[in-house]
Amino acid sequence: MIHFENVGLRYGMGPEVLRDLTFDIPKKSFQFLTGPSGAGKTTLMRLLFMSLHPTRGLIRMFDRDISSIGRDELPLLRRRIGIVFQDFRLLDHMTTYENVSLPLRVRGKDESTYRSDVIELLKWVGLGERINVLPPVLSGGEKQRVAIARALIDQPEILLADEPTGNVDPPMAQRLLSLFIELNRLGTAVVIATHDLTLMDKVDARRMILSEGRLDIYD
Ligand SMILES: Nc1ncnc2c1ncn2[C@@H]1O[C@H](COP(=O)(O)OP(=O)(O)OP(=O)(O)O)[C@@H](O)[C@H]1O
Repeated sequence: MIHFENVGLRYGMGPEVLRDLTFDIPKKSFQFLTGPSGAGKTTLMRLLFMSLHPTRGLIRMFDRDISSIGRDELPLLRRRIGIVFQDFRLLDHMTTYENVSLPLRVRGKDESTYRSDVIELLKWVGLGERINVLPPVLSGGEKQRVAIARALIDQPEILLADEPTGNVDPPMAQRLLSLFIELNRLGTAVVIATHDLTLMDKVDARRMILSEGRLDIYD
């Protein structure tokens, strides 16, 4: 589904942050992306979301060479990806419910077909009492869970989550992990960038380890 070949990335005239990355992310796979702070995890997530372009090498996403994808095509391709950014990127003028429903509304789905699913998912992530509030009054951990619910609600082909359990306590981290596992069981490829060793030890999943810009993979 995703193929990287000798991919390198530098910001401006700086040094190469990612070097010679060659790997595949198969359909329905589950992997953790880890490595020390500054190793390039967020940068790799941005490449996977096509919000950064490589400075060298080839990236194929959904069987398309990304260098041949026009700006006008990007939004449609991105709809196939669910993403949880480190800074959440919620829309402050929309309620929790509306933020989570957004991917479905954009697809033109009728609210009657998804309302109960959105509410059920919000309850599952512990936000049953926060359905009608606006993001500015939520805590960091609550915002993170809204961002996760929004990324999951439309069962994307791939889920990219950058430190998705960074702001929650261990029981909630476990609950979120089981949500990712269930999504994966339903067919979504999952990539979770994390420093959390306890979280990684709970799943027998592939580990992609970045160090000094290079990637090692342990299947
Ligand atoms: N917009 C940018 N311009 C210049 N350099 C950048 C930019 N974003 C990241 N970098 C540099 O690229 C390197 C990798 O950063 P990145 O944020 O991808 O690491 P990370 O592994 O996600 O770190 P952390 O675990 O702390 O979130 C770092 O040296 C960082 O300073």
